[in-house]
Amino acid sequence: MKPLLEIESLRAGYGAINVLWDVSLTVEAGKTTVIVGPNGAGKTTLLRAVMGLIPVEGGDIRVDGASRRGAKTWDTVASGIVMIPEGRMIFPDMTVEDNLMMGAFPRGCRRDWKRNKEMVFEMFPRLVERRHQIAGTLSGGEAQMLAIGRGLMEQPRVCLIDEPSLGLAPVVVDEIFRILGRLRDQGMTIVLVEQNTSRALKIADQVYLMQSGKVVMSERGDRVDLDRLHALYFAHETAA
Ligand SMILES: Nc1ncnc2c1ncn2[C@@H]1O[C@H](COP(=O)(O)OP(=O)(O)OP(=O)(O)O)[C@@H](O)[C@H]1O
Repeated sequence: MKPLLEIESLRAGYGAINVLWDVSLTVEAGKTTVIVGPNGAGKTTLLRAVMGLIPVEGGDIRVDGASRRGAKTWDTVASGIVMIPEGRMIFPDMTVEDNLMMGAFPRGCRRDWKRNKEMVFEMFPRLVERRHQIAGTLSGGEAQMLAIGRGLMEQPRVCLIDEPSLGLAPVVVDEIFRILGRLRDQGMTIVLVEQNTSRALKIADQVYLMQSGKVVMSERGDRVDLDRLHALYFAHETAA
């Protein structure tokens, strides 16, 4: 069976600035793939390229074995790939419920929106109490829950989640990772970019370490040698 998502020899960046050099990785259906690496390694850029938010200059992105290189973001979302971006990017002037409704549009999930909303509310009871609250007034943790919930409204096949624990208090980080673990147990395919390496490794089926726009380590989650990971992680800073 073909992997759900394959990235092969990907090259991408921002205009004249190339960031990703020959990046290859594989995302298996129902698994959690964790991408770690120091600041500026190109993790977010990789997710953006997969979503069609920046052009691909070389290599390929395949879903179920079929190339999606050059696909527009809207079509990528419609194919079942969603990104829950760093910084949440919720609509601050809309209510919690309206933010969720926006999530149901791109994949044409409007018909199922009530059912999906109840599923999100069941997962995040805190959002129920705040359903009519303006999203811009939510706490950081609640905003992250809303961002994840909005992504789930698409009934995605793959969730790309960028730095969900960024700037959150430890108790809220616990809650976010509990939810990610639950999604994983339910069979969701997750690609998680996370600075909190120790937490992310606990839910990882496969781990990729990126460094300066390249994959420098790939290992099964239960076989990661932490000393080697840390040595490679900090190699760049040490050399600098
Ligand atoms: N819009 C942009 N225009 C030009 N360069 C950019 C842009 N966005 C990011 N970059 C550069 O691309 C490189 C990779 O950035 P990226 O955000 O992908 O790294 P990252 O691994 O996600 O880092 P972090 O963990 O800090 O979020 C960095 O050198 C960054 O300055």
